This record gives sequence, C-alpha cells and structure tokens, in this order.
Amino acid sequence: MKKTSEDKKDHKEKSLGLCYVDSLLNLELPDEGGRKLTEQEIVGLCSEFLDAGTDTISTALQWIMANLVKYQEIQSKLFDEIRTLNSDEIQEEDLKKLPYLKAVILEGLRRHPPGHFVLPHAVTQDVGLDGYEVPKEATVNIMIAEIGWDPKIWEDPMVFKHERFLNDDDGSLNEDLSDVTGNKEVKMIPFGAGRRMCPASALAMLHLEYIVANLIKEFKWSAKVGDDIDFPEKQAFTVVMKNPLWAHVSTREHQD
Ligand code: HEM
Repeated sequence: MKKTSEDKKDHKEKSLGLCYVDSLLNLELPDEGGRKLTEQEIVGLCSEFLDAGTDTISTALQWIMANLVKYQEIQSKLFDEIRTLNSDEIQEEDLKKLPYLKAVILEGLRRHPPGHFVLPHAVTQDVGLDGYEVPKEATVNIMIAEIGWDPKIWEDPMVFKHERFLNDDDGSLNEDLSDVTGNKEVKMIPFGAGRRMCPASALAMLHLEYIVANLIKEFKWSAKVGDDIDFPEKQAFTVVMKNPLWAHVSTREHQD
C-alpha cells in the first residue's frame, strides 16, 4: 500500500487527477482525531465500490439489451434516434438529445431493477411512522421492484412500455415521470431514496445511456436462431436473467 502511494505521487504529476484509492489514502477523519483509514477499511470501501458499481450496471445492461433484442421495433427506433446525431462516436453531451434512449433505460430500470430491495436499514431509536411503530434496530426494508410494478401507478406494469416516459405530443421526455430520486414523488426508486440512496445514481444513468447508445449505434443485436428471449429472474448478488442473454451481433455498416 505504501509503495502504491509513492508510485501514485510520481504518477499524479503526469496524470489528470486523483483516483478513488488516492482519495482514500489521503483521507483524514476529523471526528476521530484526524486519523487515517486503516488498510482494512480501505479494502472494505474498495470492495463495496466495486461490488455495488459493477454488478448492478452489468445486470441492468443485460436486461435492457435483452428487451432491445426481443423487441426489434424498439431497437430500430432507438437506432433512428441515434442516427440523427450524425456523430462518429456518441459523447456524454450528446445523450441529453436522446429522449427515446432515456425512456428505454428508465423502463429497463422500472421493469427489471437490479436490486428488488434496498440495503437493510434500521432506526437508532423507536419511531412512530404513519401509525406504525418502528422499533429501535429492527431491520427495515423497502420493496423497490413492487413500487415500480404498482398497477395503481403504472398501466400494464409488467409490460415493457418505454413510451410511458415520453410526452405524446412531441416525443420529449416526461420530466415528472422520469425523476427516479423519489424527491418529488415515489413512483419508481431503482436507486432507493433519501439519505442512503445510491450515491452513484447519476453516474449509473450516464453509464447505461452511454453504453447502450454506443452498442446500438455500432451493432445490430438479434436473437440467436430459435431463441425466444424470455424474462424469468434469478436472485444472485442482484436479480439477474435466469437464462442469460445470447445475442447475434453484427456491425451496422454491413446492413443499414
Ligand atoms: C444501475 C445501477 C445501480 C443501481 C440500480 C443501484 C442501486 C442501489 C441501491 C438500491 C442502493 C441501496 C440504497 C439504500 O439502501 O437505500 C445502492 C447503494 C449503493 N450504491 Fe448503487 N446502484 C447502481 C450503481 C452503482 C454504482 C455504479 C456505484 C459506484 C460506482 C454504486 C455504489 C453504491 C454504494 C457505495 C451504495 C451504498 C450507499 C450507502 O450505504 O449509503 N451503485 N445502490
């Protein structure tokens, strides 16, 4: 760890900035006499970051791509939208010009949230909430998936209908529905809500939009011959596709 720290010091001069481990190595805890993090704490934080940040994204990506493989008409419309950008490689700033893409990603997260629950929470003292007693230290959880599938809020909740996030008149994004923070109203909260909400929700949305846009721009995705693409789930670290996606991938330049 020490050697890495010194190596990083040299590297810092030549690089763009500090990486996550550099920040952890430099951190001092003001409430604990300014002590540094222990090696065990740093390893714990890195592992939390990697687990929370890779499995969730890859699971969400697989569900979204599976829907685009199954529903070719959605994939074609998405490709048409991406084509309007007329750019060689989609950049971060292009993404806000792609409401159809955002609607597909949101519907993917509503219909197939990678986590069906938040992390277990607890209160530090007995609390009365809306007529319910929540005892100190009892485990409290929230059913993320069920909220996004509530038929009182979502029409045909188990159907992949990305258009629900678009305004009928001009195809722009319905801003109220697409707020997933739960700050205005809790309709779907794939990242949880409140103080312990996923700290990387904006980064995750950016990654999903960026990756899906570039995958669809470069390649046409279709089902393996004889594969129907179905959507049963399996609980792993996240809720994954029981039958993982196998797709036939071909470059766009040979066909469009
Ligand atoms: C589609 C992608 C993602 C989804 C659906 C997701 C969802 C969630 C959910 C539901 C929680 C629990 C919130 C709660 O307990 O109230 C959470 C926590 C967390 N997520 Fe994400 N996440 C995603 C991507 C990421 C990424 C990319 C990172 C890091 C780079 C990350 C880092 C974390 C961390 C560190 C926590 C724990 C926060 C805490 O305990 O206060 N997540 N995430």
